[in-house]
Amino acid sequence: MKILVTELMWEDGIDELKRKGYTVDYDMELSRKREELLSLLPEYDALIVRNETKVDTEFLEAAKKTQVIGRLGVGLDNIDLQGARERNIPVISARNANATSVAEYVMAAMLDASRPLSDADEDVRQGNWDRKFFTGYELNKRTLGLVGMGEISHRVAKRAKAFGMNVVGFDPFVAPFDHVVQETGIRQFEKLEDLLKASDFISVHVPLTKSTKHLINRDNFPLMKPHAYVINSARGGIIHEPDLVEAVKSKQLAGAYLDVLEKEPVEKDSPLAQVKSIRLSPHIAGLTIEAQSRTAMLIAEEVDSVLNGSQSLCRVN
Ligand SMILES: NC(=O)c1ccc[n+]([C@@H]2O[C@H](COP(=O)([O-])OP(=O)(O)OC[C@H]3O[C@@H](n4cnc5c(N)ncnc54)[C@H](O)[C@@H]3O)[C@@H](O)[C@H]2O)c1
Ligand SMILES: O=C(O)[C@H](O)CS(=O)(=O)O
Repeated sequence: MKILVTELMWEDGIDELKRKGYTVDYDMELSRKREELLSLLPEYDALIVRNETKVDTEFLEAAKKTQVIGRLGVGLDNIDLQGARERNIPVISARNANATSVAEYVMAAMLDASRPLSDADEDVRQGNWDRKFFTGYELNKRTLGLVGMGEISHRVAKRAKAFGMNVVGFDPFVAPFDHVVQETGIRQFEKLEDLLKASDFISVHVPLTKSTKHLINRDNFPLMKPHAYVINSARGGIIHEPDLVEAVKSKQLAGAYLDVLEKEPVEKDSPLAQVKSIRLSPHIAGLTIEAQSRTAMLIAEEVDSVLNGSQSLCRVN
């Protein structure tokens, strides 16, 4: 049977599929060559994608032989789940495989804000020795607000607590007896506004859906503390970017760490890139060698289970 991989997949997952006897065609740039991709789809029994491949009606129509779609990650906003279900194509996600890595990225962002070592290094190399300017602050006793209280927030909360932070959360779909609340002692707010007012750092961990699109916008930046930072490692489009730029410029908050953008890669003359305290990274929060290996192996095993007729544990539709 034939499997097509359209984006970055760690080698061990590909090797595992080959070891099981599949023919694997791998082109990590294929998601950017739409016409070629569409023409190839009818040949394949399984398709493995990441976040850039648009799995829409046109894609699903072309995938005539496809029995399963593997998603090398968690966010599903690029996939028409219902369309796949209607065509009886299970979609498999790598749930939790990169959650620890994203949690560590959030800690890195907060530490970068409180102890800006790279900036200090740059300054020292320019011949300066400004100890007062680079005086940091402690994360201990600061408040971290988590928007969304799912698997990533769970891991962020545990790490932030170990730093002595107060952790608060907002998630209308999580009950007080949920394991995330029970295991971490997150104080849960009923209103997003209350979380924004209370937090020194606000970290976003919700999926991109109709209800979360532009959830953070010009109406709620004024509620934030002037020294607060917003961290978005979830999806571009959850924070309204032009509003964020205005809010940072007018000092309604101190800055932001954005790992994900509404349009990726960042546009050359994007206003986001003009503001120094908006720190950008190229969608790497979940990209560590451990997470990529786990993700690839999980998807390889799950895609194989569907193709060989056994039960899949990670089906999302
Ligand atoms: N940057 C990266 O590399 C990277 C890596 C992994 C995941 N992600 C993104 O992070 C997102 C979250 O991942 P997760 O594993 O924590 O997902 P999850 O499903 O475990 O948690 C998401 C939480 O958001 C909550 N939620 C949904 N709508 C909400 C709303 N309107 N207000 C408040 N809460 C709401 C849900 O109830 C759920 O508890 C993913 O959907 C993905 O887009 C990014
Ligand atoms: O949704 C995810 O898991 C992340 O955003 C990483 S990736 O899979 O989209 O690259």
